[in-house]
Amino acid sequence: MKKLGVFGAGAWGTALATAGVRAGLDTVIWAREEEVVSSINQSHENTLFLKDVPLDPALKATGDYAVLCDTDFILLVTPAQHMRAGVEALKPHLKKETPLVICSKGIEVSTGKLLSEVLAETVPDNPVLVLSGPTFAAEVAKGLPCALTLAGSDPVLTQEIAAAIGQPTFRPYQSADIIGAQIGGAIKNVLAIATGIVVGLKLGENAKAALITRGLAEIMRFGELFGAERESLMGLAGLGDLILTCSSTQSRNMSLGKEIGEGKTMEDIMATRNSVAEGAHTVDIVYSIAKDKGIDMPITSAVYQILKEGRDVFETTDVLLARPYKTEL
Ligand SMILES: NC(=O)C1=CN([C@@H]2O[C@H](COP(=O)(O)OP(=O)(O)OC[C@H]3O[C@@H](n4cnc5c(N)ncnc54)[C@H](OP(=O)(O)O)[C@@H]3O)[C@@H](O)[C@H]2O)C=CC1
Ligand SMILES: O=C(CO)COP(=O)(O)O
Repeated sequence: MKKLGVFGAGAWGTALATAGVRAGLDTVIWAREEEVVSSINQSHENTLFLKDVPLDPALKATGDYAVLCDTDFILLVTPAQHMRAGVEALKPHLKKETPLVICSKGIEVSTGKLLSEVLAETVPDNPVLVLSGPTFAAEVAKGLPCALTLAGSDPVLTQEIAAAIGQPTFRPYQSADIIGAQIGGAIKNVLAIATGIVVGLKLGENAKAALITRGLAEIMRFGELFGAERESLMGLAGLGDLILTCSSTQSRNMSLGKEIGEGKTMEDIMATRNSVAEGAHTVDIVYSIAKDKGIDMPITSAVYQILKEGRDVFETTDVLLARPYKTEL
């Protein structure tokens, strides 16, 4: 495991590539846009997605699938809704034995499938792992310390990849629960939007803590349906990421919610951003699955109603607060 490929050069792909270089891996990052390729290769900065963070000149960018695939393992970091098309495009250049590590956070809206299920359909022969946890891209790119979950069904391969990319400031904890590692990261984005709305409405710190904790209960209920292990949902890729994302406007999801709480519309907010807020997509499918399967997810439903049905934030908050009292667990 000496050569690392990173597929997708947004903020997170770029940050992960810096971690790869720091771990001593010969790292190449694939970007869809020529502007990003030249920005990384010539200015050693990703001016489009990770501005003002200097990148190691050892990091090489490419737009060529063959170059990306001439590596020992590949981190997949396209937005979740583009994962299927991205991997289909990659497939003709991909060796069957190359491990693929899902680093994106989301559920495919058109099918309700986890990204590991999408890969099982598109590239069934490649080993698939999941890397997820509380990690803001800018902090990782600057080399600040973090810890993540690296989940894979083959413990030897998981250990090998952890050893290859791990370093004191980038600590992968190994797990066998590929499902659990994906559920927390996908749903916390929806809950971060909800927390942002609470912050934007100035409902106070107590309300924020209540919402995060009851949000975790929603993650648990949803995770159970997919067969996630409860312990994983309480770990770095679940509770850890929920805490991080709900605590800071560094989060695109949390800041989106905050702006909604302050009275802005989705159209106004999205017009000022080129970055992805996965929760705004994930909410569609989580809401739909929860409704279909009868899973009680009132916070997720509230986010759906506000974002997708244009329901008033004050009215929606009142409805949430008026729910009947019940047992906590
Ligand atoms: N930012 C963060 O702190 C973290 C993000 N993540 C997850 O990583 C994933 C990527 O997020 P992030 O890197 O932040 O994204 P950004 O918002 O920074 O960048 C957008 C990304 O979307 C890609 N993109 C845009 N349109 C398309 C398209 N039509 N087809 C394929 N790719 C497209 C861009 O690719 P290109 O460069 O080729 O234009 C770029 O990689 C998300 O699932 C996110 O939840 C996970 C942990 C931390
Ligand atoms: O996943 C993240 C941190 O772990 C990043 O969150 P946002 O996508 O909300 O910025």
